[in-house]
Amino acid sequence: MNWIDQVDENSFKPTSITNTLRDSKPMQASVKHMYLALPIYAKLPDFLRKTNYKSPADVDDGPFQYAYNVKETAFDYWAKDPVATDIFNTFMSGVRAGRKNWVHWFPVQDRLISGSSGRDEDVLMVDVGGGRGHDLTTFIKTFPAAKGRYILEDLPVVVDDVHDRISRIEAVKHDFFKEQPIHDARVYFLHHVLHDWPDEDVVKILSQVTKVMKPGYSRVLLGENVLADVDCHIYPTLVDWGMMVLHCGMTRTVGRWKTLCELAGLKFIKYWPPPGDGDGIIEAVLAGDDL
Ligand SMILES: C[S@@+](CC[C@H](N)C(=O)[O-])C[C@H]1O[C@@H](n2cnc3c(N)ncnc32)[C@H](O)[C@@H]1O
Repeated sequence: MNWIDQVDENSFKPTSITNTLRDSKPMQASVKHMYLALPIYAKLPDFLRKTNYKSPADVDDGPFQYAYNVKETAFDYWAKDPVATDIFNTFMSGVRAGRKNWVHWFPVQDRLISGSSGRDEDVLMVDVGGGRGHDLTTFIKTFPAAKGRYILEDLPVVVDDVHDRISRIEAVKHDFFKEQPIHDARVYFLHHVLHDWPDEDVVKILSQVTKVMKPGYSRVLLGENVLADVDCHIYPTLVDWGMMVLHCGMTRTVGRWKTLCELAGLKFIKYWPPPGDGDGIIEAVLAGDDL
């Protein structure tokens, strides 16, 4: 397994694997997060037998609730426990490590900044369910001259857990099933968010955004691990299992994203694949926009 090196008969030393586990907070959080998921996988065969092998879609009564014997979503369950909240948020800051951040390969200047109002008082980007704001932070550092406001939205427990937010980011406590408070932003961004939910909830969440978008101006960007129609890479399929057991969610194909966008009142523009594996970007505008 290469977890320890034997130096001599009685002494051992850590390897690069154990050193990484010791020194990297996101790596430690990943292991702890996987540990939270293990009991669910253990009981999954039982759950699927009882539910006649249907794809789970009831977020209050899925594999997570069955394994933990609760009636709340994983997010609500973790929200009651500061340690679990910290583990999850740290894990989310680490999942993008080793991959190029989307702002470095998506044509941000061309698709987002160029057509924006260029006014300081207008909102350039809302990061819906943005966690600790790592995407907004990277965006701002990469495009410091872009004008406009940046809004980070998440559940109260997550917003309260953000300790090192840079000053240009305004944090708003918001439940994305409720009315979206920020109107007419240039970009509404949802990264690793919708794969946590079954189709019906995806449409509800997106519809709250659609209602406040400015015609001919606002865009929606979805950062998602997209499943290829054939010969799928192993990574999004593993994420697919993880999302199913934890949240009754899933990873989806481009075709399925197109359908969900349309159901929420959006026009699918394009899927931008990432370089290598990892999450790509789905770009959409309001249905009826001439783009
Ligand atoms: C998988 S994380 C993604 C976080 C961040 N966008 C990222 O890419 O790291 C999903 C986020 O959705 C948030 N969330 C879950 N339910 C929510 C709700 N009802 N309203 C707002 N945010 C919610 C969680 O707190 C979490 O931060």
